[in-house]
Amino acid sequence: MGKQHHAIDYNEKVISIKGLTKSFGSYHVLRGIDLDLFKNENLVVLGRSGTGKSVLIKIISGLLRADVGQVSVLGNEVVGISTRDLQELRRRIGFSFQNSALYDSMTVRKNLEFPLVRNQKNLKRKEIDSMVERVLEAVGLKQTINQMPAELSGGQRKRIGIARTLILRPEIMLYDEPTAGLDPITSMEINNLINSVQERFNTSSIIITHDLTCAKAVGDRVAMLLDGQFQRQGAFEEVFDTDDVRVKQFYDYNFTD
Ligand SMILES: Nc1ncnc2c1ncn2[C@@H]1O[C@H](COP(=O)(O)OP(=O)(O)OP(=O)(O)O)[C@@H](O)[C@H]1O
Repeated sequence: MGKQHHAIDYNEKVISIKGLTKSFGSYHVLRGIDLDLFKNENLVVLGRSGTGKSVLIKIISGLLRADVGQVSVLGNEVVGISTRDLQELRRRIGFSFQNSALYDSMTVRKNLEFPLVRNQKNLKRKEIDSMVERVLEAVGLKQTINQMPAELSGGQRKRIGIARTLILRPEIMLYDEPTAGLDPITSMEINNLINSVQERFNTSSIIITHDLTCAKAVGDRVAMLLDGQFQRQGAFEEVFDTDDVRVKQFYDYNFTD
């Protein structure tokens, strides 16, 4: 069963990429990428290891520079952006990386407060508390507020990592392999969370994954990166309705023993 689509605004592109190329020496990772992300859309980027998914995310977030091409993010051209504008822009993007990188010596509450107080100096105690409670409630983990990260399961840590990102009210969410290393039930819970974040926080998201169950559950649209380009884009079923062996292999690897 595919996902229910939300109110995606196809008139508003939050990310627009045209003719993007990126090489490392003689290794051409991205070879002319065109990709749009629409307002309130969940876009899944699929691809085998080493195809350049992380490189793409890094270029979008200004951590790596493109060689050629246009990369527009929330109305800013990131190729050639000033450091100051890039910092501003990054504040509007939330990252959920594989190792949620919580601070082990801080409680859940302190972990969530940390980005808030660093970015917004004049918040009152009451405001901080209510923002912490709101994001904890959104990820379904209110009861963990005074726990230490070491006391949480992998899935719970991932949720807290997402909550910590949401507390800054990002317009775009970038999820890097959100279900990696999680069991199928926990993975399903994370997929549901990604969809509920989209609904509650009106975020537009790129989700990088190898996990086709995740792709199907969260993707309004799926784009498959093959040999440095998006060879196939569309609804999950459309992308896999092909005789291209590279695509078929990917599907069979996920769904057959
Ligand atoms: N800073 C860098 N310098 C040199 N080569 C790099 C650099 N960053 C990435 N690469 C190369 O670019 C290719 C794509 O890397 P990338 O991390 O984007 O892959 P990926 O699709 O995210 O894979 P995975 O699913 O394994 O994370 C790899 O071959 C990698 O070695």
